[in-house]
Amino acid sequence: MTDTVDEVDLPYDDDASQQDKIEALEERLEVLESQNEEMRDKLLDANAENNKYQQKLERLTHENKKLKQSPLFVATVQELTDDGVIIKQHGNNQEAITEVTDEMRDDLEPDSRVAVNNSLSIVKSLEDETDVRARVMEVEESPEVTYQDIGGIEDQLEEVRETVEMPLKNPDMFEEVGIEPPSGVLLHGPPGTGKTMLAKAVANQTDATFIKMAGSELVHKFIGEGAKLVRDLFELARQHEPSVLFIDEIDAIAAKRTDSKTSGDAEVQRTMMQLLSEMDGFEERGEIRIIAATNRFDMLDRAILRPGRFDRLIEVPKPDIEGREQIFKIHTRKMNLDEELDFAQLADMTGEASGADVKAVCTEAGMFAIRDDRTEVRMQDFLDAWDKIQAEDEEEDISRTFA
Ligand SMILES: Nc1ncnc2c1ncn2[C@@H]1O[C@H](COP(=O)(O)OP(=O)(O)OP(=O)(O)O)[C@@H](O)[C@H]1O
Repeated sequence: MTDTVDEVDLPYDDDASQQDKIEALEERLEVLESQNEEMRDKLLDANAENNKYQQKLERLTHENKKLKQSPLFVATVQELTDDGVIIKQHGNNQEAITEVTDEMRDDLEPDSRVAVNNSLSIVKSLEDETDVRARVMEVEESPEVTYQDIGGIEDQLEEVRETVEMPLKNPDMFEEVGIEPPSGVLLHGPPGTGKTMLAKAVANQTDATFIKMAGSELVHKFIGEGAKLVRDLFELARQHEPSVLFIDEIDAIAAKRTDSKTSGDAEVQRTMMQLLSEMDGFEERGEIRIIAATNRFDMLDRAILRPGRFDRLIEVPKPDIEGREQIFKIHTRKMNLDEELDFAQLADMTGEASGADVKAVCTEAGMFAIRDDRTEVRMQDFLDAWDKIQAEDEEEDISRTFA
């Protein structure tokens, strides 16, 4: 192989006859030709092989791309063991053990979120939980709702101010008197009665950041991550001090324990335990106030109502006739109204309406005026609006009954 032309040693002795020299050279030529042939064959084979590998490489690159493009599932790393990484898939809570490259392993730690493919191999490690937070936690630096926007629930408003606003504005007073302010306030009552508004208004009044998280989203959309999200939620509240942490639909996390032992229940339990431990370990509460809300007070696990947790219960009922009148006045403040409008009659006729219903009537009345090409809203528009909303509610009730 390494022979170069200069190094070729001649296949005859110097003193050989001319004829012998020719024969020897011809013999050598023949050998070289056959060797050359052989090498050319090998080269062709190698080229063919190379082609084959090239195609394989292309196929694998394509496959790799496809794997990364096809929908991936989200999972959370549970543990890094010598046998592989234990992951738990979101949505179905399925646990699996999967192998990863050393580089990927360096990137992972328990609680990391990862994307996995159909065969549960980890394809990539996902960004921090900030995106998850953004999806479930609503953060408002200073909500616009004020106490003047809330009607018909003066006593409740007063109580919220006393238990949430005072400790935020005047923590020293509690210290001087020598009592602990209530740690959590639980607002309970029918939907649309102003519970969220109360929490927002108090955050506004105290210049606190309003952080909202819905219990149902926590346990249904992010199965497997509930406990972690609760931790994140409190962390977020600490970062934004002073803050009002509003947990809506707390019944989704803190429902009474049932006998069934489904994994969903276990997950909800874990989320609730995390919430309780965050509340219990909350020493310096001055700057963070916790308000929770529920429409299903009867369903709550009593553990959540123990002293030091949500120990101040405030019922927020549907407004009475005077309350409705006030709420009508609030929601029509910016409307161009006919002078004849009779608020007392509106309040009287909207018997079972919640604050949210009253607001809907006002908006709908405005729509009736617009349809009629008017800018002034009349009593008849409100009457039509109330009829329409009642009819819609009935339809909803019927479809719920038959659902
Ligand atoms: N007491 C009220 N005064 C004025 N407006 C109200 C009142 N209650 C409800 N509303 C109107 O209804 C909307 C919904 O109310 P809010 O979200 O505060 O109710 P909620 O009790 O938190 O309801 P849910 O239990 O369904 O979360 C408010 O944005 C507001 O426009």
